[in-house]
Amino acid sequence: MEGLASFRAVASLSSRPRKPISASAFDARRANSLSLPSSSCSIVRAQQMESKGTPPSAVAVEGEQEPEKVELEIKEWEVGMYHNEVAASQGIRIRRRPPTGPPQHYVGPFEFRLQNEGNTPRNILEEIIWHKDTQVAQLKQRQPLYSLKKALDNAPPVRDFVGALRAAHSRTGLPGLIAEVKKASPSRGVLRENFDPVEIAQAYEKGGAACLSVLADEKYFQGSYENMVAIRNAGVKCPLLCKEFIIEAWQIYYARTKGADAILLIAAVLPDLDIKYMTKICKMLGMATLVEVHDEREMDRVLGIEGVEFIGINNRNLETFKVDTSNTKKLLEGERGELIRQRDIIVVGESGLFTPDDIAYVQEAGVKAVLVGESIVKQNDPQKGIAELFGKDISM
Ligand SMILES: O=C(O)c1ccccc1NCC(=O)[C@H](O)[C@H](O)COP(=O)(O)O
Repeated sequence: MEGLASFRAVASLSSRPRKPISASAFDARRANSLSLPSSSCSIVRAQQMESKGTPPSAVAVEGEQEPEKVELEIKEWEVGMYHNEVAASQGIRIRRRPPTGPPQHYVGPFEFRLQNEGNTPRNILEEIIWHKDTQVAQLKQRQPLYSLKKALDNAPPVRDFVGALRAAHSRTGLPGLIAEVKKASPSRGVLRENFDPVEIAQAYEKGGAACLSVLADEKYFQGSYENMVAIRNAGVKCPLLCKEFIIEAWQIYYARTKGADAILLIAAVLPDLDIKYMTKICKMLGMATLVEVHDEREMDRVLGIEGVEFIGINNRNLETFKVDTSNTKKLLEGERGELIRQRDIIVVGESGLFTPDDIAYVQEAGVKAVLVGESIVKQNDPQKGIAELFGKDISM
């Protein structure tokens, strides 16, 4: 309990009296953000404290701010720090956004802000996650979880995402295609100027795509939830993956209300317990969860998480953008591949697939599905683009 004790000590530095924050309030808050029973949050917290036990050395104390606000900021900062500690212990390098920038370090009579000690994202993925954090906090204020849950009743029915991929694979003998409706990306800029998401989705469906992936992020990918709604409303039958950077369970409910059949969880961003409980929430909602990994460590973590049945191997390193299709092969070799086959886990080869040889290469490595964006979205006729990618018409 060293962390909490230190928090109380630090809180007492404030010029005005403030109420101590109880452990149960702390747990309830975390539970609310994840929609978990507060007992699971106690596990998180216990894990977090156990993993390091080092409290923040000092915290900002802004004399002029409302004590409640300062208290909340300190608490949020602490939650973020614990999250980062657990994440780091699992090899996750992507940190959560500090709510008010880095802590000011108290050094006797002086306070100073240490530059580059946590207040600047270290890579594009971290930047996206920090932006998402702010965006989700705002969206949640507008539409809290209880009202989202009510909206679920009006959501269109869930379709079987993994079933559609399996069916396509047995029908064609080739990996089932998840075709990505993607206007732009941080690594490649704008991929298609003349971008009509519904037209593209319809062309993909005609071309034999089993499922679609629809970018929801606006800032970095020029996507939107409206695109997903429009595609469903236009009568496209392919199940939809909401391609979003999920950091909170709230986003899963939101995606479902917009017609998503599946969501993506990125192992480079989310600790194991988050993946486990978010997977449970998806199951409860009837949705599929594609858990994305990039290296052996992430694959081993994910294979150890109960309930994971659908794994994506991204050939693009999301921190450096380097694309290497041999990543798929590497992660499916030996015991890992054996375990995946035994458990009948569907693996998706993601990113950097441009030719029939690329498709054959990842299929040989063991994938039963592929996720493709750039190479088909850039074609004037994306339907034809699919036939060129596979070296044959896969719509029959
Ligand atoms: O594509 C990016 O630049 C990117 C940057 C940061 C995070 C995620 C990013 N892409 C998401 C994807 O993994 C791809 O959209 C998807 O696998 C399709 O890849 P591609 O066929 O190479 O367009």
